[in-house]
Amino acid sequence: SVIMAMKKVLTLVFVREPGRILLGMKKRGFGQGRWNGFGGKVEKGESITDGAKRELLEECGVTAKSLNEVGLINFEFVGDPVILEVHVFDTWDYMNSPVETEEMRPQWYGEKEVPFGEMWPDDEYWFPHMLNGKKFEAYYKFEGMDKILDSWIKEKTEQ
Ligand SMILES: Cc1cc(-c2ccco2)c2oc(N)nc2c1
Repeated sequence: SVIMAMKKVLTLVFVREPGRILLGMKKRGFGQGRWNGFGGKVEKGESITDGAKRELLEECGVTAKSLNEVGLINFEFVGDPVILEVHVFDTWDYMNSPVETEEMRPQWYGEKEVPFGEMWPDDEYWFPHMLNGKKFEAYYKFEGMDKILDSWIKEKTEQ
């Protein structure tokens, strides 16, 4: 019989200003020591968008009034049957300045100064699509936390 695919749904939110993007330094847990967007698991009974807004608020105190779908990324790790399905959003319409929490230290970066050397290795593949306002789907197969064995990326024309 076909083994049930195992998926874990996660979110990632990037707060935007013209020419700048907000990143957070992950202070513990999964992805610790890397700059990333804000996000995490979607709880049972919660929509993906509500989960994204909740994690953004919990991790840096910012309330998104609206979110734009930016992309959908599937991540696989060699030897791990669980596929991570990451829904990527950005927001230009939010309340409150970001504050540091136990999880994340927020910092604004110029779009041309994104610190890819201190981020997940997939980011330099798909950030240009996000920064150019193009929706995308992508897939990355990791071996450990630093090596990408396979990948693909495609732009989505609006439905
Ligand atoms: C394997 C992986 C996971 C995540 C992630 C965790 C929570 C939300 O996304 C990533 O985020 C980025 N930028 N690369 C990532 C790779």
